[in-house]
Amino acid sequence: MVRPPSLHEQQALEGSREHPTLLKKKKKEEQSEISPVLRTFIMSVLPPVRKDRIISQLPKCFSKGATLHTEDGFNSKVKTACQEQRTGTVGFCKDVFDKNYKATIGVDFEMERFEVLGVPFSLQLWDTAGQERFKCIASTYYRGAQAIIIVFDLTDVASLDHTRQWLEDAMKENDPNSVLLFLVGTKKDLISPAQYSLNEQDAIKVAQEMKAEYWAVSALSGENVREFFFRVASVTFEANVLAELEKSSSRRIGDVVKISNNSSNLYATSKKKPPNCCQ
Ligand SMILES: Nc1nc2c(ncn2[C@@H]2O[C@H](COP(=O)(O)OP(=O)(O)OP(=O)(O)O)[C@@H](O)[C@H]2O)c(=O)[nH]1
Repeated sequence: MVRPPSLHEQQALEGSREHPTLLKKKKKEEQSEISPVLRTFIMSVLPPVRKDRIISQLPKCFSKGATLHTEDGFNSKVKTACQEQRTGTVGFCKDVFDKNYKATIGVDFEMERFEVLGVPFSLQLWDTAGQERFKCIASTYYRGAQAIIIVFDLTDVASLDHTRQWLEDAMKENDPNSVLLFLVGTKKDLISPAQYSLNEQDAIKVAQEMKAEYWAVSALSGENVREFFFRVASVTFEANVLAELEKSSSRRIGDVVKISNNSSNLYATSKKKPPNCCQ
């Protein structure tokens, strides 16, 4: 919950309009659309992000053959926007989640808080049931997703084939140009390196068709799990900030300004839809 600023805080803000340095600061704040009072307040009510959830460099992809981002670092526009606190609504959560969802409708929910380039960023993870009988329920949770993670079993070839169907279901609810896709093979601990190499070729092919980033992990040993979620947080964060920058540029100039992401995306580049929920 967020309270409105007090009279004293409002007066402090009003007074800042006179001074040129503060004017510049105010301009920055207008661009980010969140007042400093509100920003400070939100920062003070949220617990600090855990030290091991701080991301200052773009984590590496798993395979250069199927990645969403081929550059070594974050987009320079995003880095500058973070330094200048011009990330708009990215980094602020309205705390609208109703924890009761979890038990009643069979969809699991987790929230992981990160700090990316100094900006708080929360990933809301909705784990939908894979079974056919829950398909209807699951599909309602795909809507408006900013990233979709499709998980298959590395020891079961049929489950890789099935990912196409899951993707099709998820895409009925989303604009393909505004969703970041990840294809993840799990149970890496149960497969021999030789068999894994064979299966990986097929998985990378499917990931390329889907325009997804490919990862192989083990939930049992924890191999690549942390790296994967850090990558999801970072790539999603970057897309969100770029969308915010695009939104504010088009508003200021009065026209839509496309932010090119150069060659950082292996797949066809497209205009990202601005985020429609809290981050
Ligand atoms: N050895 C091993 N077992 C795993 C791994 N990942 C999942 N499992 C096991 O596989 C089974 C199914 O895992 P879940 O994570 O529940 O699979 P799911 O696809 O989410 O299942 P639904 O929730 O029914 O959709 C469980 O018994 C897990 O313990 C892994 O990386 N290694």
